[in-house]
Amino acid sequence: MTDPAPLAVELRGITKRFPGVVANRDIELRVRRGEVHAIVGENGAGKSTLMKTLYGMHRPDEGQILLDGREVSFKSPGDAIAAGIGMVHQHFMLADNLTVLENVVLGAERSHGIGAGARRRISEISEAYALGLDPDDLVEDLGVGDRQRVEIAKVLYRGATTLILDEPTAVLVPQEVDELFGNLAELKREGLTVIFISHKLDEVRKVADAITVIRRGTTVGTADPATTTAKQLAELMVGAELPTPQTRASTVRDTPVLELLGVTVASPGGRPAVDDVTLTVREGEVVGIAGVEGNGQAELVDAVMGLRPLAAGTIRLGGEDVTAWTTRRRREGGVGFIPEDRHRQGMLLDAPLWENRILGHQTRPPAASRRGRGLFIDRKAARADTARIMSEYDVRAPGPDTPAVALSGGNQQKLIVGREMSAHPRVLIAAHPTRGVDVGAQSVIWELLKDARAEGMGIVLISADLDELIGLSDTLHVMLRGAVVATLDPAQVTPEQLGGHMTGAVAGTGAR
Ligand SMILES: Nc1ncnc2c1ncn2[C@@H]1O[C@H](COP(=O)(O)OP(=O)(O)OP(=O)(O)O)[C@@H](O)[C@H]1O
Repeated sequence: MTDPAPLAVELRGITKRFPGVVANRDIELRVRRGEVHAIVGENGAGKSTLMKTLYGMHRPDEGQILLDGREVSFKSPGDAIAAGIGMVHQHFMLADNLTVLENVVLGAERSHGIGAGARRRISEISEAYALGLDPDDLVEDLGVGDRQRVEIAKVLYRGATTLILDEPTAVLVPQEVDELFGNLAELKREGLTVIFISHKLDEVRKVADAITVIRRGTTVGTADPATTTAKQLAELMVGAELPTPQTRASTVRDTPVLELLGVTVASPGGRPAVDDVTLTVREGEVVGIAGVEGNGQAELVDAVMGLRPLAAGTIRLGGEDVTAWTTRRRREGGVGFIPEDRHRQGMLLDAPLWENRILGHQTRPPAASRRGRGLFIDRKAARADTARIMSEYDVRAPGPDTPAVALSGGNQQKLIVGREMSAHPRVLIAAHPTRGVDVGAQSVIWELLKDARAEGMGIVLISADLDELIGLSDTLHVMLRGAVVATLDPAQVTPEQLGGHMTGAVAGTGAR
């Protein structure tokens, strides 16, 4: 047997405190040179905090960081980059109207200039790691998988030998996930080290050489992907046995709750963003909308919520034409909304949780109370109800007065889901309801959606998680370039087939 590779990254006894929270407590992490190392753990376990510490965005309160056996101390990401650490964030940070070359070089002009030298270096990187990038392509013409490869190229261009990827597969369809894993294998072959955070335990087992499990801020162990099952991993993460999900009989009733008739939304680019979409959601029905990101799903949601005008078509809620209604009136009429981008649409990050609890629901209990003829915000009731949601939905935070910004992404999401479900809407528009939440919270949210459906709620589910779409939907529509191009039976379709429809490969329309 050959000796194990030397340690590329070693974190010893890392502790990081925030007001009221110990985000990382005495964490140990050992990553070998040339391995793909996965970090898994529940929402709020401390994964992002640990990675931000390694990337120089946080200073640890205690502990040491060693790279190739030498202790380092980073004051900023700039220091980490100079030491060979690169980070690919979950939300891409690319300029759409620039080329691949311009995006990669932006901010690193000093390395190889902006001319022939830079172009040569990018081509070398693309070739060495089989990224398949053309330096002259406009980023706006690229699909999600390619954009991610541009982000990886950016990091490699800056000389990274250790790459941190934050939930890299959350936005990818199965084919793209396979391509990414191919890219990771290339990086590994060239001796680079990859650390990645993921909630998808099956993928972790497939691609990782080693796994570190974090629970409530501290390392609870490492696992061997070859011999650990996804269920065992999940149990290590939560420290308890998970319930096995069970499928249920159809609860679809005849009464339509939401109808879209020929809904069309214009886009500045010419071709409509939403192109003549007709669909019905009945009581007790989950209607899933699949699609590669950027194919009109977000605009469709905006149209249903009254956040974007229609160029043509009609929207009916419980049989009533609501096309001209404001967002607020639609919400009061019984439409719940879990938005895709919680930071833009769903939360006020600097505001306390109780204010976020009543956001969009200010005119109804528990927020509103009538005194005389006026309408007042009842803060006490809002705080009490926030505490209830925090306990029912397992939102881990010190209390209702904690600012939303201090919560981990998954815990923010749980608060939004709790808020929207608490209003008992007739129709729920759920855009990526479990994005960024861990397996435990995911199964809780799935159960809640199923219960609500059984009680008659109509649900529109937009998700990039194909297992979620297939597992929850009663009807499944696929959107491509703004139009519904296929309607599938979730009981019959596999994730691979669905992925084929989403990229247009199946219908022969060419991949986007
Ligand atoms: N800037 C901050 N200020 C205060 N508290 C914070 C801050 N960042 C993180 N925390 C807290 O630290 C803990 C760990 O959060 P972290 O984001 O690292 O978790 P995570 O494992 O990445 O979770 P998720 O899977 O939900 O993204 C949480 O309790 C969170 O509320």
